[in-house]
Amino acid sequence: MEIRNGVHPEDAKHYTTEKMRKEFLVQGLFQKDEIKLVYSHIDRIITGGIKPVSKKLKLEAGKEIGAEYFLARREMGVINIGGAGTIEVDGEKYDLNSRDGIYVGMGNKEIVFSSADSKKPAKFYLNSAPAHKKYPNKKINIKDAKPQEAGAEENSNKRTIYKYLHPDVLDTCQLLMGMTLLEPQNVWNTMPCHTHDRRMEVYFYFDIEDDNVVWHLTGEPDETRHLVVRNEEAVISPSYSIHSGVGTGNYTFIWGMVGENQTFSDMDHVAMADLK
Ligand SMILES: O=C[C@H](O)[C@@H](O)CC(=O)C(=O)O
Ligand SMILES: [Zn+2]
Repeated sequence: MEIRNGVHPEDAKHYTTEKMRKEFLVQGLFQKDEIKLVYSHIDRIITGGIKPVSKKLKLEAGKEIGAEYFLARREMGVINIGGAGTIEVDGEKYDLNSRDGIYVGMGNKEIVFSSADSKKPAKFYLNSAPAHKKYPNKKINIKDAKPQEAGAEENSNKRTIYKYLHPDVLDTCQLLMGMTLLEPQNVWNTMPCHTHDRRMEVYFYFDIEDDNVVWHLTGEPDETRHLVVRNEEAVISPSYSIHSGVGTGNYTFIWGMVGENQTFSDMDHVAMADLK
């Protein structure tokens, strides 16, 4: 498991491009027959990619967690962005097609991932956070997710935010997760942007075609920085940071959020005039 430390905004101001990428960008999430996990000390969120091709893959705790098994004191959300696949949770099978998600609560011991077709492997994107209580496991189809329309054509930011792990859909200890789909020809997300110092967020960008990139905007509203993000890469967004992206083409992203509350609308909106 890769470890990322927390960061002070005063320090982050002085980061070079290389250092920015080392601390905040998560690359290579989907490796053949591997489980890749990145542990951030910001709210102890784990971000991962799981791509079973020729075999089943079992989620292990690892020394970094120091628990008997991965979900001993954690909960997780998974959204499949690849071909059809299956997650077995203590023997119970959940089939996940592309864009299906699942919540798996604390206390589930054996988690095994597999693909239906090795030529079209599943790609399971994972977020996990510390938990204190067991809530029921639940599969979430995009139709079960709570949709919220946002943006407008004239601002190139028309999109739908699908809330998968959200109090209106199911109970979790702290983890919120969802997927935002931009309408064709629209390339901006969350502009005007916001912060929420009481929650941190991880953004995972995908469906970025060919040579296109997304410029992910980060930093304090008056000290913005950017990361050039390519397909299937994630960004760790510290609590102090804005989180916004603009693509050279269309893209989709999954956001995962943890912290003090689960109030999605609890945001500190940044006035356009205050951005620097
Ligand atoms: O606090 C909320 C998060 O930043 C995201 O949910 C925003 C988002 O998906 C969007 O605007 O499209
Ligand atoms: Zn946010």
